[in-house]
Amino acid sequence: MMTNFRNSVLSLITETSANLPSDVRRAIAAAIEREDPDSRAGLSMSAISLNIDMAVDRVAPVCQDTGMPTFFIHAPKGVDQLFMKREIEEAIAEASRTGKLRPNAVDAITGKNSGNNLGCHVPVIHFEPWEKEDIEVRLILKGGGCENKNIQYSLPMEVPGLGRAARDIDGVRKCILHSVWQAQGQGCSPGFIGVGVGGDRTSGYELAKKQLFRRVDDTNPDHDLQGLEESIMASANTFGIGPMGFGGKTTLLGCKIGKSHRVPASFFVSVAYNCWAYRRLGIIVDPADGSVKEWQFRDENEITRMAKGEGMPLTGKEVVLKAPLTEEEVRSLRVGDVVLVSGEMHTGRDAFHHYIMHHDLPEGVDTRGGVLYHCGPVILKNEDGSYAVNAAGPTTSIREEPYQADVIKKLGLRAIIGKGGMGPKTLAGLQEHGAVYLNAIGGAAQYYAACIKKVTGVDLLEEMGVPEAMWHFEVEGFPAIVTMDAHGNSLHSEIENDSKRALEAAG
Ligand SMILES: O=C(O)C[C@H](O)C(=O)O
Ligand code: SF4
Repeated sequence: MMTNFRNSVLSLITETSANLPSDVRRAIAAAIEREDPDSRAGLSMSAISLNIDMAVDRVAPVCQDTGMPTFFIHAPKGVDQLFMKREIEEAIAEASRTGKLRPNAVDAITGKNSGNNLGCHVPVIHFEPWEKEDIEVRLILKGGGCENKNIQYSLPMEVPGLGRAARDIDGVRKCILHSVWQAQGQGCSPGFIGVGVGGDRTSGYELAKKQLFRRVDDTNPDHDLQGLEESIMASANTFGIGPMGFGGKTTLLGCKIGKSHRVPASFFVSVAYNCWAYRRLGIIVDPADGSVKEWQFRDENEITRMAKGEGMPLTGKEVVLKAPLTEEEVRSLRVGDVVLVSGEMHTGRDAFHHYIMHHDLPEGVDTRGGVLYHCGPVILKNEDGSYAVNAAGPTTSIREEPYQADVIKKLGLRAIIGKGGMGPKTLAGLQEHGAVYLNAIGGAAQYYAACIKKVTGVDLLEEMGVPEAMWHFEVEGFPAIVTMDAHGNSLHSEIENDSKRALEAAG
């Protein structure tokens, strides 16, 4: 019997969530070398590298969004798949209890959180038979923000910025370049892409996701696709989108392309965008007792420490903000300023923005002059009933664009913290009401958790579940960059326009 199987899967989940693979580490280390340490890109890469080390030390999620756990399993004839499925579900529930995974499964319509990452068709498990004697279990934890940047093209078409894309390899190239451009910083760049050419709409996306199980440093056996991968890497890194979309040399860290036969009428190019927090690992399991025989994507000569220094390379020029903030304070900030936030901070994301349009704030909560953090944390409950933050990086802000300006006005907010930037409606709202948008480093969930000194309370927990509830934090020295100010300036629209020109030039 495979008595050790559940434990093997639990270690796979824990390790995938907390400890990035060797090939990913190497790609990120090379990016750190490329960026000027004193630039916004350099600051982002420092936070990312510190965060990667902290996740290992704390055995806690690299990023708070642990995604939709997706398993790809190869098994020999005769192994009990139903048993494996049940044991995987138990391991998922256990990893959720201990904060290695965020409770991330919510009802599709009502948003009700199941609390343990189990639900309709979740976790996703793909079984495939193979000729070998061992079992291979591979897992990818791909967060929602980068998943939202996945995109599918149907050739022939007009690709924005690049013109007509025909049913040939150059047409495929144009689609892929556009896919990187449209992600901007919202999928926590620098990212990795898996591309599926051909198939149908469903199998095309699956093929794309499977490419993310190739090693970053492998060589495509198909000569044409190998050339295409290299060409995409070279062109995409001229876009200047950079880490977090702040501008910089590194936009794309890996590009892997596979192909499937298609029907004559369809020609799809499907792209799966993965953030820098590229969490995927694999184990080879002994079918006799279910124990781990071998780890995949884990090299002997791995770069074990990513960070160069002890802490963030701060210059002393940072603006210290202590909430509650005054209008004058906020209006004096300009795009590009680095700030360190202290004091009270409230979380609020999708469910909260929807709710607050039609309801008053929970009793006793005062947000005037306040800081709203777009964040869905991983929280553990202590024995004494208090809460501990296990991971707490920013979520993609653009989803709140329809609500944000109204919410700023209604709640009297002075600062919004998130990532990826927001649109023209929010920019106008910041100007009108006197507020700023602060971009935190996406994925740096451990780094930011350490800035949260205390959870002072929570509202709407029962109704909304852990990630969507309104948490109240006491923070200290929380670093972020002003990317949209109260004077109508937005770094995001600047980078989008500049990178559009680079995209056109790559055509
Ligand atoms: O849900 C989250 O915490 C973040 C999400 O992965 C995002 O990138 O927006
Ligand atoms: S927050 Fe960023 S790093 Fe985390 S899952 Fe979302 S896209 Fe990835």
